[in-house]
Amino acid sequence: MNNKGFNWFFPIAIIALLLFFVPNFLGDNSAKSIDEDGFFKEMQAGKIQRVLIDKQAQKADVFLTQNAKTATVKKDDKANPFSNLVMAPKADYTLKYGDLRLFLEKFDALKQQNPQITTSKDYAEGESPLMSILIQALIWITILGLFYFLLFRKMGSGGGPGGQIFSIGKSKAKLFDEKERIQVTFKDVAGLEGAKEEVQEVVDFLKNSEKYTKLGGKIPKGVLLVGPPGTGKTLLAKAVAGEAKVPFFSLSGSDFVEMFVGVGASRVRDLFAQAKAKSPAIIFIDEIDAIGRARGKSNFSGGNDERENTLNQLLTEMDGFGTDTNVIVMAATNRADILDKALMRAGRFDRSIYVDLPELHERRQIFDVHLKKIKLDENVDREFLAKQTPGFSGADIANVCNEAALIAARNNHASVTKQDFLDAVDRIIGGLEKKNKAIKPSEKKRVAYHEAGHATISWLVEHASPLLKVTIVPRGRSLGAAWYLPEERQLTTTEQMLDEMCATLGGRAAEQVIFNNISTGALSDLESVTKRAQAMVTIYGLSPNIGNISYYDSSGQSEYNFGKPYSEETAKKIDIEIKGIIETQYERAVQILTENKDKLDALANKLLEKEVIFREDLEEVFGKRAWDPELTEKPVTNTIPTAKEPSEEIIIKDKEEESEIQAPESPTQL
Ligand SMILES: Nc1ncnc2c1ncn2[C@@H]1O[C@H](COP(=O)(O)OP(=O)(O)OP(=O)(O)O)[C@@H](O)[C@H]1O
Ligand SMILES: [Zn+2]
Repeated sequence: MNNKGFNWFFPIAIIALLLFFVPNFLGDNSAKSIDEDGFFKEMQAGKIQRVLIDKQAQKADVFLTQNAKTATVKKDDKANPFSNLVMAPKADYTLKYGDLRLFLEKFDALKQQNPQITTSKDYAEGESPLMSILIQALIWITILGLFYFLLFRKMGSGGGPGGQIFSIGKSKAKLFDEKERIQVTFKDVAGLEGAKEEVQEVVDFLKNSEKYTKLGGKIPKGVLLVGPPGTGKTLLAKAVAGEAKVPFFSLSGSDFVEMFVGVGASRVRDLFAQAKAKSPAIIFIDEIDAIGRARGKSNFSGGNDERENTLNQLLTEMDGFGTDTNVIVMAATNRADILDKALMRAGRFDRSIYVDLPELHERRQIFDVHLKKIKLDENVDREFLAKQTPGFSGADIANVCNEAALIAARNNHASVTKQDFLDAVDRIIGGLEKKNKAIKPSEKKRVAYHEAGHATISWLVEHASPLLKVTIVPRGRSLGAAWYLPEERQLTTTEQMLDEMCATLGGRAAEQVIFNNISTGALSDLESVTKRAQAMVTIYGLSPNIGNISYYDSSGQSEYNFGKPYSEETAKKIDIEIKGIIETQYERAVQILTENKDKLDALANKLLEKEVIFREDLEEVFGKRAWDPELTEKPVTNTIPTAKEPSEEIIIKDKEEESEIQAPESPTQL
């Protein structure tokens, strides 16, 4: 608290000094010059008050009497309101005299008649202009200092708005307390059962801390919520405060970061002081990675000292909590991997709760929460909506509901229909539908067969993920897309990898089978297949010819090695192996599609006709998929995945690239 005055006194003092000195020096230059004749004329007219002779510069500063001055008001005196108040009087004229002795003779003679005129000889040394400027500046600095002191005191006690400059070291946390108590409860948080269970404990601690401390237990100080954006981490933290009915201090990690040295640390101190004063309380720090990034790694510039200080202060504050301080810090991040390990040490954020993307039944519950406010058409089926939105976060679902209501309003519907929701989902997935996009019929046919190829293979091979929806409606940069339900699995077998590669190659294979040539539209298919084949061979050790070897380096050190971890000879073998795996699957896809050409045709035609087909349509063509695991619901897991898995779980597996964009320079844009 006490260092705020310190921070700001000097800048203000310097500004004050500048304010007073600069106009003075400017003012000296702006005096009009006058010659001897003119001067004596004025003197005879009785207009001269004072003359200061500067022998060195061979000039004299001439000051008019007050009367003469008001008669010829100088513009700049008006422009600068300070000039009369604070500055040493400014000369009205600068006199360039010729010979000093002659001038003085004449002057002394005239002075008899004008005894009011004073000259430099009549003044004491201390009253030279420069001294008076200094004295006045000093007085003003003192006044300003006093003013600032009073203001700062008032800020300190009142903390009112309007003084942001003075409260720079104060935390920017938004506080919800008695006046504006958080109303969110666990009921508003759909799904996330496991996470809710874990934070329930925090609620108990806050409500009933004695129960735990009596037995010698320590109350946890920090809870880290980890998960992708929009999954409800903030919501969950708020719900904890709402359930426990305690004040909630909310701020983002980036609020600590400021360009002034020492501000971040000072804000942390202030935040904790405030929270302790209101304890029991919750401090919620969103995006903690902004300050909690691992320290001192690949940081040669030293430019992050400020952030480190802030982090250190945070750690110090958390360590400083006694068992009696009933303040719990909750923090959210979607980058737990980059956090400083010191944050996770015992007594700090020693609890991590994983807040994952919602699964099918959770999405249904989230829809329930957000559909409450919406006037629904009766044909809207929550189950259906939940199935259409794999990979969506809670925030995305909230967005879908809102967007659907807007679309319905635009279409003048009396209530929000199923189609409005489907449009909203599509919009959120891939940007606006491009209804008027010019696609030649021949291109559309190709896209239809390509997508039907994916659908057919993924339906007919045993281990590919179940398919949800196929579309050939172009939107964003994609011409068509197939959605799969990502199977909830921790391990992937060789068969599954091969079947999925086969399905991914199904699009290209269908083009080959039907048109006997292949288009450029399958870049992302190829990319994905190639990556998987590489992973099979070099990471998972799944290819018989290379064997049980993995070149994956979980320590991340390999980034610093420029060479490959295997010999030239092995490299050749790996290349051959990868190519072999891909070619085999491609041949397999071609074969399956040739054998089931009638079904491929039927699907493609359905697509051309309806543009979007669902699982039901596929069942119509192929019959039920006997080995399909029913779209089962898996129990919620809330453990942080132990290791980074190199495999990506692809939810929207296939988005075709626009045929005219063959952009190998930017294949990641899909
Ligand atoms: N489980 C859920 N139940 C109900 N609504 C949810 C859920 N998850 C998210 N939402 C909705 O999404 C919005 C955004 O969620 P929230 O801000 O809590 O996400 P977050 O995980 O903190 O995101 P970020 O990491 O981007 O800060 C919430 O206000 C809420 O409307
Ligand atoms: Zn494809």
